[in-house]
Amino acid sequence: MGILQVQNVNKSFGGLKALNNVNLDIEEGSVHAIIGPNGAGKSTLLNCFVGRLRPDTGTVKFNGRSLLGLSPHEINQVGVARVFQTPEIFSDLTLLENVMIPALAVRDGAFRINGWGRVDAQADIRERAEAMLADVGLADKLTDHSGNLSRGDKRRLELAMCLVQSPKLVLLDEPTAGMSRADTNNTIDLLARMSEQHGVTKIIIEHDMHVVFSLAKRITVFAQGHPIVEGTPEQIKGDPKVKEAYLGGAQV
Ligand SMILES: Nc1ncnc2c1ncn2[C@@H]1O[C@H](COP(=O)(O)OP(=O)(O)OP(=O)(O)O)[C@@H](O)[C@H]1O
Repeated sequence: MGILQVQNVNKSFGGLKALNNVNLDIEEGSVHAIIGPNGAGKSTLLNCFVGRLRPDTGTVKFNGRSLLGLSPHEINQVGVARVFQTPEIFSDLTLLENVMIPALAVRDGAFRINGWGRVDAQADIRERAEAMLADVGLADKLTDHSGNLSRGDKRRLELAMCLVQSPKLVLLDEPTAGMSRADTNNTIDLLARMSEQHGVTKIIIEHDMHVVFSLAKRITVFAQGHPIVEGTPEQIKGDPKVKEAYLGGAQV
């Protein structure tokens, strides 16, 4: 049984069927990419995992427990974290403060944004945040304001904010969108290292096939709201259905 099990999920927006009978089983510890042309339903599916959308029918289970009906915060608390396309960081705060907030939230079970006096007194949390920032290569920028970071460094910061919560499953929505090739390659290295060190299960939605084939051990291809093929990168590369789904779109 996989860490995440999706069964018979359907989701419509008015007359548009964004997800059409989706079944997925994500193996624990794996890096699983979900790819497909624009509008295939990838983000809608991710939003069903994190409580932003509720499927019309079907089930989503994490470690055997249904995620449906839980709030995004509750889903976060059970060990599912998401890294967004546009990094969601507090631009006015330092890098260290940005990482201390989720670390504190996980420990105390609440988002104590008002408790700065208290936050500052948390030596253990501070140490953990410093170590995580060092892990993602930002040790020399602890007290910089995060609003001034490059896009690649913002992504690193967001990964540190995510990993400091010790999630069991990380959902990455186009983690390299808008990045230069150099930043993309750095992010690939970082994510690969994270998998080795932390063993976290990852689901990656990505259009950049260089990123997909560098990281994923398993790939599911979506078209028109439905998974049409699943397999290893080699199987996916040679599958005629995948080429057909992408006709006129990205090259696989
Ligand atoms: N909130 C919404 N209201 C109405 N339609 C929506 C909504 N969200 C998504 N859709 C539609 O559902 C379909 C699937 O969209 P979705 O964003 O999940 O695709 P995607 O595979 O993530 O695409 P992309 O790769 O371009 O991000 C699209 O036709 C989209 O226009």
